[in-house]
Amino acid sequence: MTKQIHVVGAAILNAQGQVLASKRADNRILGTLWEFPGGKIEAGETPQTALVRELQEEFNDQITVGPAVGPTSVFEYDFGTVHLTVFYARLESHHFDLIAHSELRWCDQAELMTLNWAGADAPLAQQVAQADLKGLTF
Ligand SMILES: Nc1nc2c([nH]c(=O)n2[C@H]2C[C@H](O)[C@@H](COP(=O)(O)OP(=O)(O)OP(=O)(O)O)O2)c(=O)[nH]1
Repeated sequence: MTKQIHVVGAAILNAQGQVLASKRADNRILGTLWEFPGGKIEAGETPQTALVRELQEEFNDQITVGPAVGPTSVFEYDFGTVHLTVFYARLESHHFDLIAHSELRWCDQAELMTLNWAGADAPLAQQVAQADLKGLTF
């Protein structure tokens, strides 16, 4: 059986209704593709607590976690099967240390669909692009 990898990501929104996309650093697996910042869920963590930890590790930032963007996306890569759940989130600080990424970009919803997303992310990016972001409360 292929390796099952459970991952959580953040669709971070700003006050202008833009969404933060992050480009994985070249030296990482899936390097140069765009993703939602986050990482693997560790033993004993909920997806939400994993997301808070990952954003602290990757950006040195605090977030508030909101609702899930949609159902978990399952995608088979050559290194394993990723189960990706993405939650809307807001930043409570703005350090943006670039530890695991080469670039960050605030995107309007239409711009999201122009990026070269990792396979598991593509359907979730589409859902964010089509969502009523102003109607979200958290
Ligand atoms: N963080 C993140 N990883 C994603 C996304 N989409 C996607 O397929 N992945 C894949 C890439 C990796 O195989 C895995 C997550 O690994 P990671 O390297 O980001 O997570 P991590 O920091 O916990 O892992 P590690 O490098 O410490 O081992 O999921 C996404 O939107 N965000």
